[in-house]
Amino acid sequence: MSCVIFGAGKIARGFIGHLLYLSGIDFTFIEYNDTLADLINERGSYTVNILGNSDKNCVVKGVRALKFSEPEKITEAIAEAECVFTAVGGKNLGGITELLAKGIERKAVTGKDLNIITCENWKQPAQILQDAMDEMICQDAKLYLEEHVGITEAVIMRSAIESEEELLKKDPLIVNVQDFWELPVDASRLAGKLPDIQGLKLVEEFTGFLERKFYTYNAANGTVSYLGALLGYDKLADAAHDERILEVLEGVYRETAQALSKKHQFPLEEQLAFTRTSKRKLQDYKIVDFIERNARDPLRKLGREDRLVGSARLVQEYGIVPEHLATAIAAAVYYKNDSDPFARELERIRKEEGIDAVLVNVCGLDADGELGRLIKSKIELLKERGWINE
Ligand SMILES: NC(=O)c1ccc[n+]([C@@H]2O[C@H](COP(=O)([O-])OP(=O)(O)OC[C@H]3O[C@@H](n4cnc5c(N)ncnc54)[C@H](O)[C@@H]3O)[C@@H](O)[C@H]2O)c1
Ligand SMILES: O=P(O)(O)OC[C@@H](O)[C@@H](O)[C@H](O)[C@H](O)CO
Repeated sequence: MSCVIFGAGKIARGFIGHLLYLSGIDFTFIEYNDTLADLINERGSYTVNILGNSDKNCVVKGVRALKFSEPEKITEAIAEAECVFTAVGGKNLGGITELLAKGIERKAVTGKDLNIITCENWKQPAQILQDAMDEMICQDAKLYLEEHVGITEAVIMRSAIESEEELLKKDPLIVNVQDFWELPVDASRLAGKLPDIQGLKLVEEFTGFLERKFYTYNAANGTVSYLGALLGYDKLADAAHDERILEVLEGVYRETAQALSKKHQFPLEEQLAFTRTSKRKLQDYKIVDFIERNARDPLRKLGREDRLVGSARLVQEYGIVPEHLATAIAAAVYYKNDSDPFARELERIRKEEGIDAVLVNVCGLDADGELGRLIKSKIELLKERGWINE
C-alpha cells in the first residue's frame, strides 16, 4: 500500500506526510522545486514540531521525493498508489494535471481504485482536477476514470509554519505545526475505500465545508494579517489581540457567518460558533505564526474568488454590505513587503497604475461598482486613521 503527495512543502511534510508516517503507510513526494526534492532524498527524514505539545514531536523517516523532471517514475508511483494527495497551492493545480493524467492512464491497466484528495485553500479544487482529467484522459482510460477514480477535497485546518532559523540549520526540512490532528475529507466523491490513515475523517455531508473554512478561517487570517501588517505587527496572535483589529475581525465574522449560514442552510448560531473556533486559534499564543506567512502572495489572496474578495462578493449576494471585509481588503491593497515578489508587484501596480487597476486586474472587480467604491472609501478611512501612510 502506498500514497503519493504532490508538493513537499509545509502541509505536505507537516501534515499529510506526518499522518501517513504515523499510519505506517509508504509514500513519495512529487516536488516541483529540484533543490527541495534533492534535500529530501539526501536527508531521508525530517522533524515535525508540534507547537505547544513537544511530547508529540515526530521525526518522519524513510522519506523520498521525485522531481517533475522524472515523469516516468511519477507515472509508475501513481500507478502503484492507492491515494494521491495534492498540496501544491490552488493556483499551481494546472501544473500537475499532465503528470496526474499519465499516472491515471497507467493505473487504469490495473483496474484498481484510485483516490485523489486536494489539500488546498482554493475554490472547488477537486472540480478543477476533475474537469482537467475529464478532458485530458485518453479514450481507453475514460471508463476507468469514471468508475474507479475518486477526486475529492480535504479541509486543512492544521497550520504548518516555517521553523526558526536555528532549528532550520540543524534540519532544513523541519516544520512547525499546530497541535491539530483531524483531516476531514468529502466522502461523497470517493471511489471505493481509502487506506486507514490516522486522523482522516470521512464526512458524508460535506457540502460547503471547504468554502465555510476558506471564507471564515482564511478571511479572518487575511483580516488580521493585512491590518496587522499596517500596524507593524510581526506575529499573528499579537495582532489578533489588538482591539482595533478585533473590531474589524468581529465584523468580518458577522458578515461571513450570515452569508454562509444562508447559502449552506446552517443555523446562524452554528456558523457563529465556527467563527469563535477561528478566533481562538488566531489568538492562541502557542501557535507561533507570522503575519508575513499569512499575508504572503497578496496577488493571490486578493483574487476574485479568494478569502477576502470572494467572501465580500458572497456577502453582497446575500444582501449584506461587507463593510468590514472591505476594510480588510483596503489594508491588503496596501500590503508591502520588499522580499515578496508578489507584494512588490502589487505595490508597483498600486503606485504606477493606481487603485482602480488593483481593483480591476488583481481583485477582478468593477472599480466603480458597489464593492469597488466601498473598498476605496475604506482606503480613505484607513488613511484618516493614519494606518495607511502612502
Ligand atoms: N501552511 C498552512 O498552514 C496551510 C494550511 C491549510 C491549507 N494550506 C494550503 O496547502 C497548500 C500548500 O501550502 P503550503 O503551506 O504547504 O505551501 P508551500 O509553499 O510550503 O508548499 C507548496 C509546495 O508545492 C510545490 N509545487 C508543486 N507543484 C508546483 C507548481 N506547479 N508550481 C509551484 N510550486 C509547486 C512547491 O515547490 C512547494 O514545495 C496551499 O493550497 C495552501 O493554501 C496551507
Ligand atoms: O496557505 P495560504 O497561503 O493559502 O494562506 C495562509 C494561511 O491563511 C493559511 O495557511 C492558514 O493558516 C491555514 O489555512 C489554516 O487555517
